Amino acid sequence: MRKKYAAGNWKMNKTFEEGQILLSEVVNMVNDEMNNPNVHVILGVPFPYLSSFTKLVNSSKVSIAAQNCHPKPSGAYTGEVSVQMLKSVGVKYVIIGHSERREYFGESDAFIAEKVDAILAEGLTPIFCCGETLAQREAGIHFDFVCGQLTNSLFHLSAEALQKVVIAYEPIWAIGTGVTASSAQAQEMHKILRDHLASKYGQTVADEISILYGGSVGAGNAVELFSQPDVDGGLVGGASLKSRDFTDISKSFPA
Ligand SMILES: O=C(CO)COP(=O)(O)O
Repeated sequence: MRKKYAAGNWKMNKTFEEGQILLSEVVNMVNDEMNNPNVHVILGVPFPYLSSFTKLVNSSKVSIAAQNCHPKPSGAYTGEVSVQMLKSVGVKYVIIGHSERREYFGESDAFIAEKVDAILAEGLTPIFCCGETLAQREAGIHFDFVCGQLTNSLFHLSAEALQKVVIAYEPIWAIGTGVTASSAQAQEMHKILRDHLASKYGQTVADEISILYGGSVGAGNAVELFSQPDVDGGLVGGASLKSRDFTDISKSFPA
């Protein structure tokens, strides 16, 4: 059975103290209320909090993700953070290729591919984000565009390596807008992405890859989204900043 994920992405929000309170609320609620061992609960938090927060979640049902990394192990890259550094403070997951990094920091598919390799080389799990703009959807090129993002950043991997990657489909027009893709739109894209993976790696491998949906996921729409056969959970922005909402999202998977 494919692994299911409720992953939060705090982005650039919360002070350290606010984050500590939010994290401990989520840890307590998830520990008390969640009893589906196939659902992995993850929070992507700002870099300065990682070292402390990985200790806070120790032996809880919550894991900590970084929101970015640099592909090189060390060197003269002022302001950057390597995967080795993340691993050394107990991080297990790294979100990469988020549309905000692609747009504001000019990250290319090729650069993101390097990050995938660096993360896998250290034994961590990449959460690889992809997704189209509204203009691309309206022009009818969204399926080709998002499949192309997978081709460019993931298709150099062996089947064994690919199976360690989590994919997050996040249509840019749905991020932070309150406009969620309908469950039918999410399912349609996820199925196309899985078929695309199957075209290179075979159906058995493709069926093992978790594909999350992101873009205005909330406690009110998660049940319907997560009930779609190819939607294996969510990458949640705004609603992950509220402990009750994020815990409810984590509990929104079919039994
Ligand atoms: O970008 C996202 C998660 O990475 C989605 O953000 P929102 O849930 O706020 O739309």
